[in-house]
Amino acid sequence: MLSRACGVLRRAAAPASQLLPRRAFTVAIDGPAASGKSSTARAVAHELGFGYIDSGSIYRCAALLALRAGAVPGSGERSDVAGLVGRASIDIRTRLSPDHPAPGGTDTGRVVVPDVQVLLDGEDVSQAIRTPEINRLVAAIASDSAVRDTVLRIQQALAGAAETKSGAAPGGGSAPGGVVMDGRDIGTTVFPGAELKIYLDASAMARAIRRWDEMNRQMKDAKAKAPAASPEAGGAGGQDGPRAEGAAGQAPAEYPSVESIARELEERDYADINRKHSPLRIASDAVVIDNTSMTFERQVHAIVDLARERMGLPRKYDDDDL
Ligand SMILES: Nc1ncnc2c1ncn2[C@@H]1O[C@H](COP(=O)(O)OP(=O)(O)O)[C@@H](O)[C@H]1O
Ligand SMILES: Nc1ccn([C@H]2C[C@H](O)[C@@H](COP(=O)(O)OP(=O)(O)O)O2)c(=O)n1
Repeated sequence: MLSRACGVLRRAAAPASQLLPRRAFTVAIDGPAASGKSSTARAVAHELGFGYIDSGSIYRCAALLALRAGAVPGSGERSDVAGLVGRASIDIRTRLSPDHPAPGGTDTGRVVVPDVQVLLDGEDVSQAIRTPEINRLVAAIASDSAVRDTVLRIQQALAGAAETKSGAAPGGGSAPGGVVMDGRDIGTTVFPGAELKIYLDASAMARAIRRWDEMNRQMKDAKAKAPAASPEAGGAGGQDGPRAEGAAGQAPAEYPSVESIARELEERDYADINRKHSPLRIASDAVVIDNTSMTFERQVHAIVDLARERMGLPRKYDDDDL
């Protein structure tokens, strides 16, 4: 059941240029770290039957490549991270579990958040790009203009492929497809003509608590899955521990406090907002959703309905007073 929410939603009219017919529909979701972009974008894409691209994971792959090459900023190593990313093959795949309904939405309003797998040169790096080390490094890597230019090309290529796939009609032919992409500059730089732009926000403390909860849950899951302690099992457990500190095979370092997570998020936000090249900004035509006190379901339903309206389809979740 949906609870009444008291989040803030500001509407902006779609500019005339965005109402021109286009084959595919683009939803851009931007916002600060842990504001709910990726989980919301995955659920919205699933409901609309669109492709999904997590652009942050491309920057995270860039950070992982830099780390592995010893080319981190300040290391003295002359780094060509843009070259490393440009030569790499990056793929982002959405995975449904057997109990998930097929993409395209259901009548129940059930929100489905598919898993996402990130492949870097064929290697599944979904966990490796979410360690505290990468969290600390990624904003600096993302501030490099050459890296951003290279990632822009990757984003556009992945979006083109996802749109085509989502628009493939059963039995051949094509239907208007679409893509949902989340990040920091999707509505301002990557797809300035996106048909729907959302800026998701929440208070720093709400975001830190959510990320802490998430880490706690993942740590518990990893522990539950890990076989009884043995020297061999220790390695697998350590690697499985999502966002666990330390090299593979070592026990995760001390669990971070909410305060330390809040500090890390604020430092990253500061770097993302203040960098020279395509900083985190609210696009002038974005719909701003502050979800500090909003349920996850409501924010997904609100965005799905905004997208449906702009596609000329009837709203689906009129039970909300948005
Ligand atoms: N409105 C909400 N209320 C509570 N938790 C939320 C809400 N929106 C997202 N979350 C949770 O917050 C956490 C961070 O979301 P995520 O999608 O990873 O953020 P981002 O991609 O912006 O870093 C996830 O555990 C997600 O389920
Ligand atoms: N479009 C984007 C996406 C991410 N970035 C950068 C800035 C972020 O600090 C990092 C990681 O992004 P990501 O969305 O994975 O981060 P969070 O999940 O919000 O913690 O990448 C960017 O500069 N532009």
